[in-house]
Amino acid sequence: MIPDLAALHARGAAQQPSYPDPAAVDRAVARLRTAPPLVFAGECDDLTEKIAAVTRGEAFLLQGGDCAETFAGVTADNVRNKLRVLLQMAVVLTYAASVPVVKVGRLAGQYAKPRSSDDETRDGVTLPAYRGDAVNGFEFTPETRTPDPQRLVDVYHSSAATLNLVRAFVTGGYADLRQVHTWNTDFVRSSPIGQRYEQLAGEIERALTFMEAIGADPDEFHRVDFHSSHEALVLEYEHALTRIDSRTGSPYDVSGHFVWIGERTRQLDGAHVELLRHIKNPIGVKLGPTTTPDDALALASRLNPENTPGRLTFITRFGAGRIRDGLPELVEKVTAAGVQVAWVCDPMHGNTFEASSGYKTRRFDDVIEEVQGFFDVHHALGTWPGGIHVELTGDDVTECVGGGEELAEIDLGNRYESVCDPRLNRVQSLELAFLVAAMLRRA
Ligand SMILES: O=C[C@H](O)[C@H](O)COP(=O)(O)O
Ligand SMILES: C=C(OP(=O)(O)O)C(=O)O
Ligand SMILES: [Mn+2]
Repeated sequence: MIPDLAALHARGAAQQPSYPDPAAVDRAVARLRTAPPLVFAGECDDLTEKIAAVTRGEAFLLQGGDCAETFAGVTADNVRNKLRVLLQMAVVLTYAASVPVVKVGRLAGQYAKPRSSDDETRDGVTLPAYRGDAVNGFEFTPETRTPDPQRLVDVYHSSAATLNLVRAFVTGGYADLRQVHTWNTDFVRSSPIGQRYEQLAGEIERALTFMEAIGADPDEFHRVDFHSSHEALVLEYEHALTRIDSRTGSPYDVSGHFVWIGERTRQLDGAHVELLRHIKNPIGVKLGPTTTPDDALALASRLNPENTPGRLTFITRFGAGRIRDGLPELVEKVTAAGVQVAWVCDPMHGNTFEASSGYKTRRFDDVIEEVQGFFDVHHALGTWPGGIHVELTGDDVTECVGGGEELAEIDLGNRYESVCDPRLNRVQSLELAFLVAAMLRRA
């Protein structure tokens, strides 16, 4: 039922590490095959149901987190900060637009990166490109850049630690809606957008007090649903964590609730489509500007032959300059064919450029313009703009330019911490949430 690993590799899988020691790969895979699941099949089914509501136009998906998580980043502060900004964004979207928000983190598994180039040259020295902590280390030395399969086992443990903390936060009181004010801390609170949030939090508090006064159960506000997601990239890892669910006899990839196929690995006959078509999790596919309507239709019929709502999400990432021209035909033809899909906008990956200082960056205005284009196209076609997929962090980093703080290219070096793509910082993320909430109200 599940294709074997060798058969997947025989398809010429794209973007895979070249491991120097096959025996070490076998040992890591064997270890992973015996490891307990990180998520349960029933939780994946719950998320499918929630994304089905997105597909029907009854909910909005907020998916966000680092471009690349790192092992060193698995600290209580870092995980809490990411969760906090996502909770703040979700509250803004839910309250300001009166739409249920499905919350999915790009976390607890987002450790493997596809790259444009196999190697990197610095000062005349060429080494393998950094492919995420799942594969090799960021440090520019031959030892660190050599792919090491033991890192896949480290991904498992880092994901388990992250997910454990996230589960504790979202069920243990931290995410209680009555805490809306306390999420607005430190540098954000004093920013104009933090002040705006403060006002909204005040309104929410009054509404909650009112509901309690009329007899609503305060436990209803105590916990939130939160799900994990990552790009299913390294076949050894995703295959080893694909298990048969004892309740249903169906295979699930238990490395995360939601997994997606990247723009560089979505070949119809490729290994990633082949593996993911066999699992029952809700899944996504990134669609870049070269995607034809026929490509999208073929992917939908291969990945979701029963056309189950919630199973498939198309995450478009066209770029601000191309979305208004490119997206309409895709949405029109997919819709006309009766395909059940949630449409989600990734306004990051089509908008990356290199600043003169050499830093990879993105303009906040391009991010907003792509989301606005996405909303406008869906509005014109009468389809539902189902969500956003963003690279962000809960910290005060300087990786994307623009936004209310008017970060300039000259500021990028102040606090550039991403090991791959530039992320929105916490203030920029909150600004995005308010702007998207306004777009949603109009939608
Ligand atoms: O996160 C996405 C990709 O891994 C990333 O954009 C690739 O970046 P590169 O073009 O620097 O390889
Ligand atoms: C690699 C990524 O995106 P894409 O596949 O869309 O380039 C990503 O989401 O980090
Ligand atoms: Mn990225």
